[in-house]
Amino acid sequence: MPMEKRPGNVIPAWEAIPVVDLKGGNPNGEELATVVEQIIDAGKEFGFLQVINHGVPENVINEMMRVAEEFFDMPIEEKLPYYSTDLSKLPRLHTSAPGKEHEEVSYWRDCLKLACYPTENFMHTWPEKPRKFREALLVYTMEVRGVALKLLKLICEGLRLDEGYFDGELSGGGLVTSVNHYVPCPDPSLTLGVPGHCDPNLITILLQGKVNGLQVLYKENWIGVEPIPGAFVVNFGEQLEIITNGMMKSAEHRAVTNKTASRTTIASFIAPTMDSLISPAPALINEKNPPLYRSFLYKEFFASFITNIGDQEHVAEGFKNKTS
Ligand SMILES: O=C(O)CCC(=O)C(=O)O
Ligand SMILES: [Fe+2]
Repeated sequence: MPMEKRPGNVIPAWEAIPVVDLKGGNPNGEELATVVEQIIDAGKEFGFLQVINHGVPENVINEMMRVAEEFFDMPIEEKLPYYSTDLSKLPRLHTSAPGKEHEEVSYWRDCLKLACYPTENFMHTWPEKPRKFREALLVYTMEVRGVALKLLKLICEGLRLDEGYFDGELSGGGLVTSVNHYVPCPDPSLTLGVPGHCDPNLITILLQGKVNGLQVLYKENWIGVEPIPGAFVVNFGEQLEIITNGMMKSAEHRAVTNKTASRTTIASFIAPTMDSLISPAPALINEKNPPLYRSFLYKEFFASFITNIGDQEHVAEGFKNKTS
């Protein structure tokens, strides 16, 4: 890796990223107002938060993590049929970042990417081994999607957007899940698991497991996101930043490696449909707040993300209005 992109001495996780208690997933009354405020504050400041007490049963989370780890523990012959460099193919097992052949460097990651929603359209494509993989992913997908939609509603409440603003096309582009696997690395200072990027989609729900590795760029410092058992890490994608006209941040993040433990993470990406028209929400625009971004189709943005491999820090910059 070029010197300036190497992580150098990897800093330990610390507890700066807000942890929001979702009160079982259905906060009410005063509790609701507090939860909404905490989510909005986290979105403005960090673009990242963790949620606990989110209502997803512990066994659903543990079972998903168990089958994910078992998948990567299987002998190579079992995994090879999924390996492909064709970006349009899902499920797809790949190493490094998508489009590895365009990269100058390889990253320390294996990734199984799956199309997950609507589940009835994709379930038959999911790995049959390990046993129970499909069963676990089916339940997990439904639960995680529920959490994401709930969070989007809470964001609408906080920003005074119509409750269903993100329903339909804006969150209806399916749900893609990356099961990331990082094996121990002899020298974590020299490489990255995932290079710095902003997620291009609307909102991401990440199950981090027990091992450190996720870092968020905050005021020019990389801060670690402490693994909390059973919590989800939530981060806002670039479409959410654009639709909220910059109010909710989409933060750059990356994954570092470590010497001793393998790390498995499960990232669920909620995205708009490819033909969705994206633009700052009219309700958030006024004389003092002119639209920072131009309107575009999501597929236009996504194409730009894919062709910027290795330089995906903030693809949204290219969609800003020139005058702003
Ligand atoms: O594995 C992680 O901690 C982060 C993965 C990530 O950022 C991604 O898959 O977009
Ligand atoms: Fe990411």
